[in-house]
Amino acid sequence: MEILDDLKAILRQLPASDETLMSWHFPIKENNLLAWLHAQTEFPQLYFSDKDDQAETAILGCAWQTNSAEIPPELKDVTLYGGQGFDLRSQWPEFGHCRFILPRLKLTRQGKHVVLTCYLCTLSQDLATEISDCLTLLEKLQQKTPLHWQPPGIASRTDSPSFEQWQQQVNTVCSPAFQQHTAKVVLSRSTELVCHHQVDPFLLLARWQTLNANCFQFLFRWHDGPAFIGCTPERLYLRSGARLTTEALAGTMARGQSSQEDETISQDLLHDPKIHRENQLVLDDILHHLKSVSLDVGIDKIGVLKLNHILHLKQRIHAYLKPEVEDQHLLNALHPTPAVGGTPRQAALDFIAEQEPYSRGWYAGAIGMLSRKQSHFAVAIRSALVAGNTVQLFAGAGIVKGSQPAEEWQELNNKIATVYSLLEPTWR
Ligand SMILES: C=C(O[C@H]1C=CC=C(C(=O)O)[C@@H]1O)C(=O)O
Ligand SMILES: [Mg+2]
Repeated sequence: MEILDDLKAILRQLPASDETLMSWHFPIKENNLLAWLHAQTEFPQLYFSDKDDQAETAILGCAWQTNSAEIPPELKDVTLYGGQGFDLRSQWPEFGHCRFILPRLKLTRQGKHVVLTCYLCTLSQDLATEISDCLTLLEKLQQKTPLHWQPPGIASRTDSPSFEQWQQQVNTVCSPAFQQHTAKVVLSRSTELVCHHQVDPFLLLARWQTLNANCFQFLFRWHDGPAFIGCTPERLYLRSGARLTTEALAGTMARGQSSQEDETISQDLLHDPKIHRENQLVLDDILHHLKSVSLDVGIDKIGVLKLNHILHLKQRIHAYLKPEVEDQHLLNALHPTPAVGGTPRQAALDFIAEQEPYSRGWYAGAIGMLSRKQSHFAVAIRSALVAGNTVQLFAGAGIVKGSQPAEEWQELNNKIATVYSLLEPTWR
């Protein structure tokens, strides 16, 4: 690419400077950001695609990193990318609890326009080292190859918790004694699938995103190890200046065989008291937490979100934030919502930490991007950790008074159905 030669020439001739941050932007012709990232051999590798394919970002390498959702004053105009896990008690060591990076190289697509951006940042190391690291990365860039998915087939499946353990957990949460203090806990399951062949997380995500185009699609590969991928329907929040949009997304039914059947099921979803409660508890908790950070809050009419295999209840919430509120405050206030944690929050998180037999890590974490002007976070559900032949799928279900263990177990299966069907094509 001629542009890369231009960029290398700029870097080699760069005069000494006191600037903390330098960046160069080049419009480029690249029609497949995921395939471009897939070809690369350096790390970290991050990918985000907005709902409905409006915008995409592929990130390679890191110019600076931090373990909080705060932008230092020296970097005031940048966008940082990353996220934080579900909570402090349940971590994946390779991911850390919270990690945001300023990319070294970033490809962004808005509609048909793709821009390559390169950053140098002297907050952690001097300019000469930054230039040398950047040139090394540019030398190692690879040409992309087409993405071809072959279903690897599933050799074995291990659910954690087992159905028997799940039954016990659900029954405990639904018991009158527990309900007296904790109205909702979102219990979850890890399903470990060992496949017949190696699973390429990029190829899997590329297929998965075609089936759930109205979701946020993401990939995190911090180093040459497991990749965390997903197609999540849930927005944590979108902030544009002081305007915030968030949502209560909770309550699920499997889709029907026809649009007519979907319509009937949507009506059932809207009128089922247990499902309504599942959603209402999320709404109430978000409204409660927004109070301390907002000047004004409003809600839209409740509706139904249609995904590939399932339907959800969804209620959008708008807020106008107090002037001093920053993203770290918002994350602390909102995350984890009772769509993935429970309510009251601390009691639900304590129960999850005690009872769940695996580490949630970044499953149900807050992932996305932040800048002074705008920030956008999704909740990392409908997600998978991919390493070698193994795919670990995550799914949770909101347990409230009246939840039935077998129905909720089936709901977990419905939530992993889309990605499962890609791994095992004969699965029904
Ligand atoms: C926790 C998950 O889903 C949440 C989001 C939407 C609907 C949910 C439900 O109906 O239980 C869950 O609260 C998950 O998919 O892992
Ligand atoms: Mg549910």
